[in-house]
Amino acid sequence: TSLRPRQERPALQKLLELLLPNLERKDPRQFFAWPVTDSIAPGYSSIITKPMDFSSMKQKIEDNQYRTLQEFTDDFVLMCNNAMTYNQPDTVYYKAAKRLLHTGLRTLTAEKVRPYVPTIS
Ligand SMILES: CC(=O)c1cc(-c2ccccc2)c2ncccn12
Repeated sequence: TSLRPRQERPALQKLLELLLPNLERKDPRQFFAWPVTDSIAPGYSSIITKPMDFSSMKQKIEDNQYRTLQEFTDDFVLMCNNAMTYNQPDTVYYKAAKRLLHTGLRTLTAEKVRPYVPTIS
């Protein structure tokens, strides 16, 4: 139930708190820093059903909402795919998302990070 305190996952949480800034540095123009609003992107909320951005990911880390590295990675991929869904391929946002997705996944799947992915028990 929601009343049950979230199980603490310190090791994973520490790792995610290290990984997030690493990913944010790959977005120097901060296109992905905050939720996309309908005012800057007309019709966004009716096109993108599951919005995601770095500030929301940071909040989810603090709230212990990621049980595994894969769940964190899924939100990162969702964020990039949203931008490649809403924006046309010839836009700065689409191009930034495509590059961010590629370089970010390389970080998230690096050998030294892999031990934090729980093996199927
Ligand atoms: C991520 C994304 O789709 C996005 C970020 C932005 C954005 C623009 C300026 C400052 C911060 C984010 C944006 N503007 C128009 C259309 C889409 N976007």
